[in-house]
Amino acid sequence: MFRVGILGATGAVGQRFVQLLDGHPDFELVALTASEESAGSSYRAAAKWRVSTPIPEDVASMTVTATEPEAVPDDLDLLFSSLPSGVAERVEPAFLEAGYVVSSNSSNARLDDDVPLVIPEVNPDHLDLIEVQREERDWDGALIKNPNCSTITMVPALAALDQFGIERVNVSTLQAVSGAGYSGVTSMEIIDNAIPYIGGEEEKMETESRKLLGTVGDGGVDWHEASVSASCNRIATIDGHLENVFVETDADPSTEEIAEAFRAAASQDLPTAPDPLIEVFDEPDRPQPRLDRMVGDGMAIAVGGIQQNDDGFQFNVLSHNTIRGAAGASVLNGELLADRGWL
Ligand SMILES: NC(=O)C1=CN([C@@H]2O[C@H](COP(=O)(O)OP(=O)(O)OC[C@H]3O[C@@H](n4cnc5c(N)ncnc54)[C@H](OP(=O)(O)O)[C@@H]3O)[C@@H](O)[C@H]2O)C=CC1
Ligand SMILES: N[C@@H](CC(=O)OP(=O)(O)O)C(=O)O
Repeated sequence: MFRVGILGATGAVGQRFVQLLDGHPDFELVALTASEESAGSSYRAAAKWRVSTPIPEDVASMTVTATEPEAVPDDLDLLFSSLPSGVAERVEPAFLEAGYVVSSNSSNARLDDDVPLVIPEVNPDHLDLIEVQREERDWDGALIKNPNCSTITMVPALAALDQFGIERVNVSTLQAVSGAGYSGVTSMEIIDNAIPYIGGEEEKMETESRKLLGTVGDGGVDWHEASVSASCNRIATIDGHLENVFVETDADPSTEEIAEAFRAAASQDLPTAPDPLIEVFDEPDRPQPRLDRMVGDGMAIAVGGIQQNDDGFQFNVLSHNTIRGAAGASVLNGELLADRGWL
């Protein structure tokens, strides 16, 4: 078993980590950190548990520590990070300098040249950047990031289609409120409403997707050359980001060839990797957030509505934003690190 900890364990994503790590075959959860206000309390007292499964009893009685290297055991194999990005930007480097390996969900440093931004089924080879990172920075540890939740929903589908030569992508999102955190959007703002703006989200989708689909070059990633334009919207669903994707490719695939490319998308042989990676729906009104966000235990990508249009083709795609889009993504990256011998 690998000994693991969670930075920011009491938060919305931190609680998902605790849920997903409960009974994990390879990871034993032994350290939980949060802010100074929570440090010294039991996890049960510090975390307002809001996940639908019961709080794991062994974790509930653990003591939360401050988020600093001196406060966690020095024999940890891996740390998961779900800190606010401003805090992570300041705190993660201290853990890396102290030699910890960090699989982080926070948005800071995702575009840094020497930081692997990874979806295991899409670009596992980007882990090679850890060598570059260790050469260039004063770190004995290693930092790996998972992408933004809207990006991670769309990119596995795009990766499956790149055999046709992707030239342009336009995407419009319908994002669940959990993406903004428990108190991110008030009920008065979102009930009977939709908000056509999520700060920074469009730029994240436009940049992170091109890095993920790029190839490792000399000291960094040569980003994919496709142009990507995004429009991001918040709607009144709890979990599950649904996206309408319009793609122009060099080749002109039929809808059957597109569906076959999705079905053939390779899974990974890792404990929480879904198989199949992409679930294809033939019904024209699927996928839907309430019905389909738990495909593959919340780790798979659901697609439907494949049709050709004047410029190319379009489809709808959905994933669970706090499982595949956040904690589940970091855990899967941790499993990849273990599998490739980085722990
Ligand atoms: N990809 C995705 O879909 C999503 C990503 N995220 C990202 O994940 C991260 C966490 O989000 P979320 O769980 O919603 O946030 P929360 O606010 O719910 O939790 C934040 C966590 O960080 C801790 N924390 C806050 N400030 C400090 C500090 N100064 N020092 C140490 N610890 C601190 C909190 O501890 P305490 O309880 O003591 O305050 C808590 O454990 C963010 O970067 C967010 O952007 C979030 C949601 C979805
Ligand atoms: N912005 C996303 C969630 C999020 O926090 O993304 P990121 O991991 O890029 O910070 C949403 O609101 O749905």
